Amino acid sequence: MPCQTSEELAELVSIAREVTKEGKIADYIPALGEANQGDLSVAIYHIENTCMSAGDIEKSFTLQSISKVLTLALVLMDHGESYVFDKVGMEPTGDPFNSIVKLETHENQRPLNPMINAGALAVTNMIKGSDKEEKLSRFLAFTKELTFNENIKVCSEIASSEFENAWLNRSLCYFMKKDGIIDGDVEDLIDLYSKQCAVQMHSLDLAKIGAVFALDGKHPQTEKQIIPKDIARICKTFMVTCGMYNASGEFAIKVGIPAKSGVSGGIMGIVPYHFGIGIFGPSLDKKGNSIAGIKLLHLLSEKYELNIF
Ligand SMILES: NC(=O)CC[C@H](N)C(=O)O
Repeated sequence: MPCQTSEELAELVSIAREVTKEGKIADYIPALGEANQGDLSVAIYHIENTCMSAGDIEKSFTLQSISKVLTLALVLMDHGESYVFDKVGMEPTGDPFNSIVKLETHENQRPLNPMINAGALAVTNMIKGSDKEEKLSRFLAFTKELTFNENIKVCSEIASSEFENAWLNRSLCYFMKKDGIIDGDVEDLIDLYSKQCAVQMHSLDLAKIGAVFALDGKHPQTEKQIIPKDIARICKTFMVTCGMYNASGEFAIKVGIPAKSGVSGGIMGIVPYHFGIGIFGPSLDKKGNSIAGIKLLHLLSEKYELNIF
C-alpha cells in the first residue's frame, strides 16, 4: 500500500535534515560508507493500516542492530525465556555496542543484554535450524511475515563487507565460546549474523514492523498474532532500556518511546497501540545513532505528545 505524503511530516524532516551535516556515516563496515550523508526518510504506519511518509522514502537501508530485536523475538519463540536468559542477561550497559570489556570484568560471564553485539551474537547462535542456511531462511521468513513484504532480502554486498571486517565480533564470539555461551563454528555464526544485519528494507517496512510491536505482536493487516504478547513486551522493554545503545537513558527521557537503532542509520520506533515509526538517516552521532533520526523523533514526540512515561 502506498503511503500518503504528509506536508506536516515533510516540514519536520526538513528541520531535522539540517543536523545531518553534524554527524558522520559509519564506515567500519566499508560498504555502509557509500550512503549519502544528507538522506533522511520517515514512515509512520498506523495500526488501522493507514500510513504517512516524508523525505527520501525510496531509499533502502540495512537493518544492522535493529535486527537484534527480531532475532530475540525469534529465539524466545524457539526456546522460551529461561533458556535464552540463562545465556544472555537483561541489564543495560553504559558501554558502546561492540565493547568486549564487560565479558571479562562482569562477575557472570554472560553478555549483559541482547542489544549489544556480544548478546546479539549469542542470540543469533540460538536460532533453530540444521545449518546457517536454514537459520537465515527462518529469519528471513519471519521478517517477511512482519513486514508483509515477500521482497525483503539480504544485501550481499553489505553482508560480505561486514563478514570481511568483523574482527571484533569474531573476538566476542571466541571469548563467549570459551565460557560456553555459544557453541558451533564461529565463521558460520559471523556469516549468519552479518547476513541478518544486512537484511534490506525501506522506512515503510520498518514502520510496519513497529506497528506489529505496537499491537503486542499482532499484525495490523493480517490480524495474525505473529509474536506472542509476552515476547513482544520483552522486546519493547529491551528497546526502552538498551535500544539506543549507551544513549538509551537520555532518549527515554527526551523522546520516551521504545526504539531501536542500527549503524546504517535506521531507527524503529513504537508508539504502543497507535503506530510504528521507520526512519532512515545514515549520518550518525558519536554514539552511533542517526543524528537526524533522533532529532526528528524529538520533534515528533514533542509535537504529538508521544512520550509514554
Ligand atoms: N550498532 C549496529 O548496528 C551494529 C551492527 C553491526 N552489524 C555490527 O555488528 O557491528
